[in-house]
Amino acid sequence: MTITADVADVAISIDGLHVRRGKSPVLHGLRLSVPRGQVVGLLGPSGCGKTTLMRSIVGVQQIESGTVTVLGQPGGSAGLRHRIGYVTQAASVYDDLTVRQNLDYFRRVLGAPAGDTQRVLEATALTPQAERLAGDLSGGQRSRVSLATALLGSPELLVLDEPTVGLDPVLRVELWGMFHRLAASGVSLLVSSHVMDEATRCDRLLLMRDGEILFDDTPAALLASAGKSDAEGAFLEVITRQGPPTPARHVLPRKRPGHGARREHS
Ligand SMILES: Nc1ncnc2c1ncn2[C@@H]1O[C@H](COP(=O)(O)OP(=O)(O)OP(=O)(O)O)[C@@H](O)[C@H]1O
Repeated sequence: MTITADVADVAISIDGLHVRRGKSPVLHGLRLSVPRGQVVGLLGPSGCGKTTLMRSIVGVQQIESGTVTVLGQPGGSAGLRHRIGYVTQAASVYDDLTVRQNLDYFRRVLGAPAGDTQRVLEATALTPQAERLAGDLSGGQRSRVSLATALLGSPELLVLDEPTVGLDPVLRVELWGMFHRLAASGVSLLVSSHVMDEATRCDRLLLMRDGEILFDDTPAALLASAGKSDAEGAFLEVITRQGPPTPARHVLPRKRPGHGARREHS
């Protein structure tokens, strides 16, 4: 495969990524690749480093060392700002504005076309709530407003941190359907979850534990390699085979001054 083809096919490429949060090493020389136009699940137990990895990808996390390449550019580049949609775990909406006003506000900030507000309202099934104050919505509805803001401007890459937490099963299924429609239109999605049954909804899986990627392949390959019929059992099997974390991964990497310094919003 040529380098040009690599850049065209790969949404995120990470090599040797070391990150500390506070005084603790969190990511330990992580390496991964996320293909374009697919829904890639990032799954792992609470505290394993999923959010830290996502923050490194969108460029709001100071990294110790390693390279992060996103849509062919160094992670955190100014040129990536309008090409990535990032949804954090905490819904980022103004409670004293209606859903439509929230979306219109963020649409103007982004310079996205006027029709975008209605487009994302429909994509997230929020049209019935469009004139309601965001502060009066349920947790799941507020999360969807946050997701809708991330869809404004039609970003090429969506990084979604646990977007289905707090949603009822019907809504979760609808959202996964939307993720796949977006992927079919060429958008790349990285979606984190610690709900293992969501693993089988992804085109590809990254299983993470203790700051390392344990598995990177399709859900079918995970079940086959672990010899299990369910994703949770397969994940536990992968962890068992891996054994306990090695002491070496807790040794701080040597800092390389000036390499990949980014803003830290801890
Ligand atoms: N601001 C911070 N300062 C210091 N340590 C932090 C900070 N934020 C997170 N950590 C630590 O970094 C590690 C990874 O946290 P992270 O939020 O990336 O995990 P996660 O897999 O996303 O967890 P969850 O599924 O619960 O959201 C944890 O041990 C956490 O305690």
